[in-house]
Amino acid sequence: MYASSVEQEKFDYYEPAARDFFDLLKPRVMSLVIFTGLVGLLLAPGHIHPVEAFTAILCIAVAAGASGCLNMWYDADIDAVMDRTRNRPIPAGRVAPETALQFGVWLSVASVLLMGLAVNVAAAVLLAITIGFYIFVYTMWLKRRTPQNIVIGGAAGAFPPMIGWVAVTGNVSIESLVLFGIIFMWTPPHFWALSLFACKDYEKVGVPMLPVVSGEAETRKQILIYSLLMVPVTIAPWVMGFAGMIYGVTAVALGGIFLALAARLFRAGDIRTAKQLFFYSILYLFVLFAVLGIEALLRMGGLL
Ligand code: HEM
Ligand SMILES: CC(C)=CCC/C(C)=C/CC/C(C)=C/COP(=O)(O)OP(=O)(O)O
Repeated sequence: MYASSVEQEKFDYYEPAARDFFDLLKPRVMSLVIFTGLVGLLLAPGHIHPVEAFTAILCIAVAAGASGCLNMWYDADIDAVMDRTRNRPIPAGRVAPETALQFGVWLSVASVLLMGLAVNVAAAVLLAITIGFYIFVYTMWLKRRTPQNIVIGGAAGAFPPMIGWVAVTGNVSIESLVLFGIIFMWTPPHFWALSLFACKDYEKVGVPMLPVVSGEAETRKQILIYSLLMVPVTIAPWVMGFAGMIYGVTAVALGGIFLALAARLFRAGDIRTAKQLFFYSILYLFVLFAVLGIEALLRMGGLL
């Protein structure tokens, strides 16, 4: 596994710090995952005890972090080569791979068990499926095999609002599928925009990301197609009546900006627009879900 005995010694020598375990949870990316889970929970009809609600979000957070950790354990070989990832705790030699594996497995098991015991079995099953999807379907199977890796495997990132919803209602409904659909359609433009300017890294390690396999023009076309599919799905909660006017107007306005950026990227193909679209995609999903959540809170307080 290690290139030399010197590298092996590094693992024996370094004592991981608390910060390294925190970094293994991919905290920045997972914060948005947790937030979308919370909004799913707030939107769901019915009542949930505040302690149960807190436990459900805690379980989503721990599971998201644990699966990020297992992803880093499995990908340590390629992470060590890519500039963007070479300083992660495992490739940098701060945490031994076996330690990360144990940490990820125990946290995954604990989050699913706690969800099943303290919230409900359906939410626990969905949580287990999400972890399994990210690790087995995306990380271990598709990521290194097909440029469609993130379309199929990326579905894992779309489950959290559905898990939040199911934590309250105990079953999957059409509304929770729409929330799933928003993130499912959002993921390809989010990631392919990044892959347009982080393409060299993936090429170096032989990960078949779309720009490496099919070229930049095809990637830009796919980004535009998914963006066009995504915007109507984001408007659906308003049309279906489980989100209000404020959300509807926000979804139309922010979706318009998303489409304008995707169209500019399609035409001009410059790195600057790719970067803008990537960063905008994160702000976009955050604001969209924030408005959904705020509206739900206002409705609960009888203010809407
Ligand atoms: C398979 C699907 C996805 C892929 C391949 C992907 C990939 C990436 C990559 C490579 C980055 C670059 C920065 C980093 O490594 O920290 C990133 C950033 C980010 N992603 Fe994604 N992502 C995916 C899905 C998601 C989902 C579902 C969410 C949340 C709902 C999300 C939220 C974020 C956030 C918040 C950042 C910025 C993190 C920062 O500030 O460093 N991503 N994504
Ligand atoms: C509740 C629960 C279990 C949630 C999991 C949510 C989830 C699957 C999010 C995926 C987001 C993500 C960081 C993908 C990165 O791809 P990558 O791992 O290929 O990126 P890298 O190159 O930065 O490692």
